[in-house]
Amino acid sequence: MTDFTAEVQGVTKRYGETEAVRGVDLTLAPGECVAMVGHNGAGKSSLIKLMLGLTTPTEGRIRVLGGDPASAACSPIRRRIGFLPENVAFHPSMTGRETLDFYARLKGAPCRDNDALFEKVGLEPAAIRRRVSTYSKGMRQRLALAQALLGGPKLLFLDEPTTGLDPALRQSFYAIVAELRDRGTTILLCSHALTELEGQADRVVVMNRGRKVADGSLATLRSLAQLPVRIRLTLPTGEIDTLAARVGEGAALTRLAGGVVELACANDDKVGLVRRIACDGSAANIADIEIVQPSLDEMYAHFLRREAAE
Ligand SMILES: Nc1ncnc2c1ncn2[C@@H]1O[C@H](COP(=O)(O)OP(=O)(O)OP(=O)(O)O)[C@@H](O)[C@H]1O
Repeated sequence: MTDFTAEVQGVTKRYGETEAVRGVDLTLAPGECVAMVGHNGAGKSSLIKLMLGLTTPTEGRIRVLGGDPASAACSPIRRRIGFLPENVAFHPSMTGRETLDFYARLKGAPCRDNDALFEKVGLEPAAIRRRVSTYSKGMRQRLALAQALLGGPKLLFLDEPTTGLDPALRQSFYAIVAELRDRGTTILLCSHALTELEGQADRVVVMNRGRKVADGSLATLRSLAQLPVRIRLTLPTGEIDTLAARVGEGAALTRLAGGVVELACANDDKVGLVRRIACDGSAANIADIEIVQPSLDEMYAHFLRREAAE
């Protein structure tokens, strides 16, 4: 028995001349939330379709919840998988309740659990009686999430789940994701909104032109990328040059708006630089200090540049 919820081994998927997925290895452990990022056409949706068993690999092997997701014998396995597709299309003349009941019957899940699902995703009783054609984008996405949660999935694929949602709705969406993960659901989340993934995902997988080019926790990717750390100081303008000249040895200095100066240094030099700043005679004039780690956006750009160079 495998310990992984999903295991992708050496998988390639070709559509005619197009190699959508190229030699990808990927594992998803129970209760892990993994973010998959990549440009348009990087192969993210193709990989999800393979793990859903909607398509089969041209080469390689996929095991999901202990079986081959594409085999006819594995329909009980597919019932334990939830999927929120990138473009959700519900029938506009059905109400929210009719829609969820319809998908529950398709999945063999009991309709009696649907009220609890509506409550979980925050769809009010008045809303579930309305036709889907009257729904806002946020309401449709809540209904789509309820559909993905039918039957209590062990493995959940969310393809661009927060696109077009306002910040409050995004937050409530990620709160639901965190709760599911804490209860042991394995989640694979695709998004272009990299900033919002920070703090949500245990691991980040970077895809580029069908290949997996990076895979690790944010801390691991940071240490692999070796991007500079920035130390931001707020201090009177007249102090910037003197302080920078005394403590900023080996650090690149950038002036930002509002009397803020940024010193960029290698991660290993960070503690030494902070110590020099704290011991400097003008430290008393520093109104604020902030240490800014490389963002996921910056690391993503780094891994794509490295791939292009190779
Ligand atoms: N059914 C298909 N037939 C032919 N080519 C396909 C098919 N599905 C995907 N592709 C191609 O495979 C490549 C990867 O597409 P895929 O949809 O997996 O990318 P993606 O990373 O999900 O992109 P996006 O972020 O835009 O959704 C693209 O070049 C796409 O045109």
